[in-house]
Amino acid sequence: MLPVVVVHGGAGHIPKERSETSTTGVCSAVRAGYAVLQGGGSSMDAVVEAVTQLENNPSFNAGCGSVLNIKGEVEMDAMVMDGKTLASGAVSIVRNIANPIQLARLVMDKTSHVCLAGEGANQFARSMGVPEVPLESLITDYSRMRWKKNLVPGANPVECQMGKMGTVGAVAVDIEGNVASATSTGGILNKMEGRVGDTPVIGSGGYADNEIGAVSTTGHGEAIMKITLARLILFHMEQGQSVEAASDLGLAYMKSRVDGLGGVVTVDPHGHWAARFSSLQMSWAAAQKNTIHYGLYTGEHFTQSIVEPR
Ligand SMILES: NC(=O)C[C@H](N)C(=O)O
Repeated sequence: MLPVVVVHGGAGHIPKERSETSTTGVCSAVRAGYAVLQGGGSSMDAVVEAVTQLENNPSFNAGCGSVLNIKGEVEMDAMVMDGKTLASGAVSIVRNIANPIQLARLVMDKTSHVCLAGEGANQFARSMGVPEVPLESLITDYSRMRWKKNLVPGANPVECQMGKMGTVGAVAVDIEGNVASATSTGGILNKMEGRVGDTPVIGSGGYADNEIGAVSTTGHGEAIMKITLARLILFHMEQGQSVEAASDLGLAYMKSRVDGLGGVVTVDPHGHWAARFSSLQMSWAAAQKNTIHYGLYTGEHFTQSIVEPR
């Protein structure tokens, strides 16, 4: 059963013309994460590698391709968590960084803090020699078009946000049974400047504990935070629920209690995994026993051998 890595490319409604690139993107990210695990790498190394690939892919709302805030700028959130020690690192409202997930990992590895935000996070990046990139390099024509569309009077960015979310995340278990979680996002469309979503909040955007499992979430951040979705799912697993049932229970509670939609990828330390969502779609992929599993719509589950190129 071990190792295993599962990634998501965001819950929501993925426009038809982007469904192919989303699927290709999650499949290649999961391959990259799995290669790390097969090479004896840790689950932390694997989730950071998979999420880095997704951040670099303009089809997703993270890194390059992030949605824009109300001012037309990019402010990103990311977090990592290591199930062995419960060490975690996060950045919030960070600007001009190509790979916020790697900066979150540096917060975990190089500081005594869990989360750095805003200019402080950028200052830390500079002190670590992480290059700053021009804002324009993180903005795609698509994200600018969606930003403009939602500036018109009467537009409902939250509703539209359910149209395409695209946050990215990964969970993994390495051959030693260590679990890890990583999540990265540009947040929600036309958000207020300074808005902090669920992604950098431990227990909401993700969680990892070797004694239970690991979760990475996506969906409407305000709803996810209200019910601490990642930790809630792990609570259900502690109570004896399977990865799948616990994920569904967490998502159903978010829908009934705060009318929120979203999606998750979940693993337990034995290598059981689930990719579940209450939104219309979520692009996801998993790699285990030299097989890639992937899907986009509810109930969809395709497989291919790891040796077949996609
Ligand atoms: N696309 C997403 O999943 C959005 C993210 N959860 C946020 O609210 O910041």
